Amino acid sequence: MKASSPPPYPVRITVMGGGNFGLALATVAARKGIPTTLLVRSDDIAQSINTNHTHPRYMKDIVLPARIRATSDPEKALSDATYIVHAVPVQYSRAFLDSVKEFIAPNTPVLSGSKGIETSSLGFMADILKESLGRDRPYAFLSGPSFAREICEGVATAVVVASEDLMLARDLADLLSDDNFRCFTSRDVMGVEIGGAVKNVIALAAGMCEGLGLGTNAMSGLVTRGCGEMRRLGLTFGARPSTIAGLSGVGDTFGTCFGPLSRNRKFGYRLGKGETMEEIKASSTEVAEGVDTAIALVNLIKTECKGYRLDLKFPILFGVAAILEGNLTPREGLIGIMNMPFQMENFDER
Ligand SMILES: NC(=O)C1=CN([C@@H]2O[C@H](COP(=O)(O)OP(=O)(O)OC[C@H]3O[C@@H](n4cnc5c(N)ncnc54)[C@H](O)[C@@H]3O)[C@@H](O)[C@H]2O)C=CC1
Ligand SMILES: O=C(CO)COP(=O)(O)O
Repeated sequence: MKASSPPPYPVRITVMGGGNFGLALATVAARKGIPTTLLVRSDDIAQSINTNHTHPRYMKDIVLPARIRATSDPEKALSDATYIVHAVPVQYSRAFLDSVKEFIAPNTPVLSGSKGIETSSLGFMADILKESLGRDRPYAFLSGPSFAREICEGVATAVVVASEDLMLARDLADLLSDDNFRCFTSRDVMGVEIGGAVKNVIALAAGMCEGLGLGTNAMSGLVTRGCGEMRRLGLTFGARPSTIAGLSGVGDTFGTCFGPLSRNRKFGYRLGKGETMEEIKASSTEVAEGVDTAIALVNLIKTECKGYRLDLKFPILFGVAAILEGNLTPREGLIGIMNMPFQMENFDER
């Protein structure tokens, strides 16, 4: 199938989650000529999308493809979907899935675009989905540098679709790719999920670095060392180093740390400038997944990684969590990292 042609067989896609990324993934599907339903949380939002083709709250200036039909009725949205796309923030996912699972047929494949770790269970999206919707269902995970706004504007974007079922990953890549949206495939679900979770925490640190007024040397050092922590964690969990070096790992870290659109980077920038967590949260309407994921990551590392002084193996991840918990200021975090005991640069040992 040519990248831009619609599938030669009948397919219906339902996207769960009418935030920025749900809108973007629905746009990708609709542009391929696929009948696309967006499950949103209220009738007002559905009505706005169906009549004006705009979301009243997210990316208000973007005109969505008319082929997207929105509804707040989960039964209508989910019962006849060929594929379901999940784009609900990680911390809300379990409760959301519990509320809609009765309408999802047993074998319908689910593609997740959410990135992060659940604070209560320390599980990734693969764990949450399997525990909520069943272990035997086919699952896939889309990740990589893919800001929702740029996708909606039709700017060239490359992502990876990972699944234990490589045929499913290939089918989804074929289905969603077009001239401006290119999907690569992978079997390394764990590697892709680790990259998506860790890069948001590195982006918080990158934002702080900028907010503190540091320069290019500091930013480059931070992002490189952050990618090293991602690689070290990936190796512990059996991820492939090439996945960490790929689109969902280093690629998305670059995009999120250096891109002006990142909510995580902006959140970190405001912390670096001296605003409090409460002030930032009170004035944010969008999710910065890295905030909860940073705390979950440190707890996961303490549970799963062996050895003494894990904070010296993962100083950026531990430092960001300590700042978010109010135990350090961003400047104290910086001083702590600059005064760490001398060590080898090599990240290959665990
Ligand atoms: N925005 C982006 O450019 C990208 C986002 N992602 C990921 O996609 C996932 C979704 O993020 P966004 O769409 O950006 O979020 P968003 O901040 O744009 O929207 C928040 C979403 O959460 C829903 N929500 C809020 N409170 C809720 C609750 N209590 N229960 C259930 N749902 C609730 C809202 O209805 C909305 O759909 C995240 O994991 C994010 O990391 C991935 C790639 C790009
Ligand atoms: O994951 C993203 C881009 O790939 C979006 O990052 P932010 O959530 O920081 O905006």
